[in-house]
Amino acid sequence: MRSVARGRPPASSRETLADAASELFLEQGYEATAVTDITSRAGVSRSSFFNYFDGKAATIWYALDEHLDDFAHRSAVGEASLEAVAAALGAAPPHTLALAIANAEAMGVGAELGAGRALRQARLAAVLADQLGARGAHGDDALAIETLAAAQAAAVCAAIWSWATRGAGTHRLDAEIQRAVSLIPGARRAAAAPLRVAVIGTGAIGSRVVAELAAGRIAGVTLAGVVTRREGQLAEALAQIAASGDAGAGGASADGGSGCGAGAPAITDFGDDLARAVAASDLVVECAGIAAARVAGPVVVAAGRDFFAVSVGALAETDVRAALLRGPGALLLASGAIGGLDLLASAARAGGIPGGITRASITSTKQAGALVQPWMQAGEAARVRRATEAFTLFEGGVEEAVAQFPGSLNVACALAQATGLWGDVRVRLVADPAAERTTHVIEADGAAGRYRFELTNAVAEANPTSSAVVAESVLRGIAEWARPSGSFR
Ligand SMILES: NC(=O)C1=CN([C@@H]2O[C@H](COP(=O)(O)OP(=O)(O)OC[C@H]3O[C@@H](n4cnc5c(N)ncnc54)[C@H](OP(=O)(O)O)[C@@H]3O)[C@@H](O)[C@H]2O)C=CC1
Ligand SMILES: O=C([O-])CC(=O)C(=O)O
Repeated sequence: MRSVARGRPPASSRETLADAASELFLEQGYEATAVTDITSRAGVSRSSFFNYFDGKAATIWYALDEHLDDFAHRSAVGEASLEAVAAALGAAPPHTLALAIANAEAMGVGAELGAGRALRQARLAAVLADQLGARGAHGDDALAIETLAAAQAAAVCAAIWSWATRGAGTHRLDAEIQRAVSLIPGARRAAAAPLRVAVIGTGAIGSRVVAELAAGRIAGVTLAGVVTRREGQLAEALAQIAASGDAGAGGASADGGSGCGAGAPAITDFGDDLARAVAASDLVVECAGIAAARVAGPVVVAAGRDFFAVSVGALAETDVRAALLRGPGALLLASGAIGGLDLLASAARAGGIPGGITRASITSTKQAGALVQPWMQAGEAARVRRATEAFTLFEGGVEEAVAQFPGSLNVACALAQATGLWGDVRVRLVADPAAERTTHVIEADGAAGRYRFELTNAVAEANPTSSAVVAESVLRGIAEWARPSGSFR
C-alpha cells in the first residue's frame, strides 16, 4: 500500500503531481486518465512520478496511506493511540482523497474509492486490534478485540467520508473522527480508556467537582478541562480550592501555567470555547446554571458527546427538553439535592402500572436571605432579607418556579422529569430566616403507591442556595458513568 519511495525528490513535486491528477480526473474522468497525462500536465518525468506513486490510484490515497504507515509503525513500538492518529489526520488532512470523495461521480472514481476504503479500513482495524490486544484489557477475547477494532476503523473511515462530503475546508477532520468514535456504544469502556470530563462552571458545585477530578480521585476519569465565561474564573476557583485545603487540585494551575507546586497538574481553561471542550471530552458536566445548560446541553448531545446536567431546570422549556433528549449523545441528570427519584420514576413508568403516579408536589424551605433574586423590587427583596418568620415566597408550577428561582428549584424539575408530570407538579418555596439547612418535602401518589420523602441538607459553604450534597451527587454520577458498578437504577 505504501506509495512513496525512499530518497524521493522534494515533496512539492509530489503534491504538484497529485493536484494535476485530481484536475485531470475531474476534466476527463479517472478511467480515461493515464499516468503520462498526469506527468505532462505536471511537467514532471514518468520516472519521477514512480518515485512517488505506484500508479494513478496512489495520487488519491497517498496522504492517508502515509498516516496509516506512520500509525502502524508507532503502534508497533507502543507509541500510538487512536487519538494521536485523529490529531495527525487533523493536522495534515488527505486533500486529494477529500476532493475525490466530494467529486466521486464527476471523476468516475466510485469503484476505486469503494475498494480502496475497504482495504484501508481493514488495515487500520488490524493495527487497532494489535493495540487492543497489547493493552490487555480483553485478555484473549479475540471476538471482543476484533469487533471493537473493526468498529473503530469503520468510524475513522466514515468520519473521513463525512468530513470530505460536508466540505473539507469547513470543519476539522480530527473533530469528525473523535465524534464518530464516540458514537460507538460502549467503545470507551470496552477499550478501558479513561472517561474525559469537561466541567462548565466553577462555583460552589463546579469547583468541588474540578478539585476531585484534578486530584485524580475518581477512578477511570480524567479532567479534560474547564469551560469558563470570564477571564480569571478558573484561577479564582483554584485559589479557593487551595484555601479550602482541598488537597490534590490545590496545587493545580490554569492553562498549563507554572503551577503552585512541584508536579502540580495544569488544568486546561477552554474559556467559552465549548466546541473545543466538546472535542476534547467524552462527558461534559454542567455546574453553571440553567441558562448555561440550555445553551450548552443541546450543542453537546448533538455533537455525540454525553451531557450531565446539574441544572435540571433547563428541561422545563419543552423545546430545550426535546433537544437535550434528541441525542445522539446521552443526557444524564444529577439527582442533586433530593432522592427517591429512582422509585418515583419506576412507579410512574410509561407502560407500567396504569395511573402509577398522578399527583406530585415539593415544598422547599431555604434560608430566606439566599432567596433574594435580581428581578425582585427593592421592597420585596427587603421583605425576604428582613423576614423574622418563615413565609411562602412562591407557589405554582415548575416552569414558573425555575423562571423565578433558577438557582433554587431545580429539584422541582427533577421531580417533574421523574414522574413525567411536567404540567402538574405543585411547587412551594418557603423562605425561613431561621433555616440553617435546606429542607425538601416531596409527596407523590397514584395507583403505584403513596410516597413522602423529607430531606434536610447542609448547605454548601460557598453558596447557601445549594445543598452541599449536590456536588457529591455529580461526582457519584461521573464515577458511575465511567465504571458502572452496583449502582441503583
Ligand atoms: N439539581 C439540583 O438539585 C441542584 C442544581 N443546582 C444548579 O447548579 C447550579 C450551580 O450551582 P452553584 O455551583 O451552587 O452556583 P454558583 O453560583 O456558586 O456557581 C455557578 C458558576 O457557574 C459559572 N457560570 C455561569 N454561567 C456560565 C457559563 N455560561 N459558562 C461558564 N461558567 C458559567 C459562574 O461564573 P461566575 O463566577 O462568573 O458567576 C460560577 O462559577 C445552580 O445554578 C443550579 O442551577 C444547584 C443546586 C441543586
Ligand atoms: O440545593 C438545593 O437544595 C436545591 C437547589 O438549589 C435547586 O434545586 O436548585
